[in-house]
Amino acid sequence: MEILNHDLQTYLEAHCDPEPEALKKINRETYLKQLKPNMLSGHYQGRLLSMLSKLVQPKLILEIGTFTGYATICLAEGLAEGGKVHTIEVNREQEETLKNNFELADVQDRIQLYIGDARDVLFGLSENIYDLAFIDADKKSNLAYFELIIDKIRPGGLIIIDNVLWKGKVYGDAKDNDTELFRKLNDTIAVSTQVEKLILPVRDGVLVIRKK
Ligand SMILES: C[S@@+](CC[C@H](N)C(=O)[O-])C[C@H]1O[C@@H](n2cnc3c(N)ncnc32)[C@H](O)[C@@H]1O
Repeated sequence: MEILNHDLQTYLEAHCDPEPEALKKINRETYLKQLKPNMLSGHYQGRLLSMLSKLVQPKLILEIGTFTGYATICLAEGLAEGGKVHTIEVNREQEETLKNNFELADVQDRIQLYIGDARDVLFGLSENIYDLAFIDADKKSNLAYFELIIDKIRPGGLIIIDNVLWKGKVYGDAKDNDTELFRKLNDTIAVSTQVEKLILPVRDGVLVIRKK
């Protein structure tokens, strides 16, 4: 999935760090075995997530929407010593794949997988304070997830939300429900005084939010 033109995307991938071997394998296997493989963050966006995580050096990361664990592993690269990623996936069928992928990348001790609907799981995690969160699950709930977790992010911590340019539809004249939901999300966050924000035109649009 590319929001940028293909030649630019290829150039960017050739001029960032290479995809680590385990992630390259997970990327390939995801495209071979999963129904919607382009849900995976992929090489360039994965390096962005890794870079942001390394800059924050989080002790605790929250991810909503694990899929095959690609972004989870990228985010785990920046964890502080002894840090953990809490990641939530509703689809129980991914559990075995995720176990294998986390072992392949040797991050199994740094990742706590929760299987269940994010709203239910988040309720049980409400005591935690996170340094970084990545929202990448059911797109209609993005704003609800943001509102649920903003008080659980430490000042200076990041929330990253994927797909916010929605294939470029948010700035066109599309009127469908999903596009309107993304417009509402982006408009709400744009005027929030609680956070600093920047949409990066990476892939389908990555919104980086820093809590003041
Ligand atoms: C876009 S994929 C995640 C991709 C992954 N973050 C990555 O970048 O490689 C979205 C995932 O969210 C999961 N999901 C959808 N609705 C959910 C919910 N309510 N709670 C938890 N997970 C959900 C889907 O099953 C799917 O695996």
